[in-house]
Amino acid sequence: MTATVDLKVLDARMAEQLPAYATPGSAGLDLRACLDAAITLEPGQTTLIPTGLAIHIADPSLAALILPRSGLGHKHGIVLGNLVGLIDSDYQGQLMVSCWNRGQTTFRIEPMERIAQLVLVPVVQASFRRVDDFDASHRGEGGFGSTGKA
Ligand SMILES: O=c1ccn([C@H]2C[C@H](O)[C@@H](COP(=O)(O)OP(=O)(O)OP(=O)(O)O)O2)c(=O)[nH]1
Ligand SMILES: [Mg+2]
Repeated sequence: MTATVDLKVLDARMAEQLPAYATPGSAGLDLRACLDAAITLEPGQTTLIPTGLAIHIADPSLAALILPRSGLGHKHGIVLGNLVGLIDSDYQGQLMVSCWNRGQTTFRIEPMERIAQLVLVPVVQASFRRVDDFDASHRGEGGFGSTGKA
């Protein structure tokens, strides 16, 4: 599935390196740190990093998720302070990335470094029909390991 999304360049430096799919099969678009100077993130520290970009998805049947990059997360402990960022289809502000150093060593983020990735996803908006009882299902109310461990 493809979509055309309006994009505003809020910082002219970002125009050189707009988000793009790295390979034909990529799901994510890397987001870069729009910084004037490098910043250091101490172990346990979280900081909000601007991307210099805004998108307006507009279509309520779409949203975007900001996800960690696996290399940064696995090797350096650089993940997201909100674990996953959700970008609403009507959000028009700057895309911001909450960077959390969950590791044990100081990490330096350079200007323009790729810090996270953006994934467009389909969304279903529910309307709720209030009932007193559900139609019986196979699982019923079982959860949280009710089917066993192995
Ligand atoms: O990592 C993120 C998460 C969110 N946002 C922006 C887009 C999103 O549409 C908006 C609101 O996000 P969310 O609903 O998750 O935050 P909230 O704490 O509920 O704020 P609000 O009261 O503005 O909805 O903030 C980002 O730029 N980066
Ligand atoms: Mg909200």
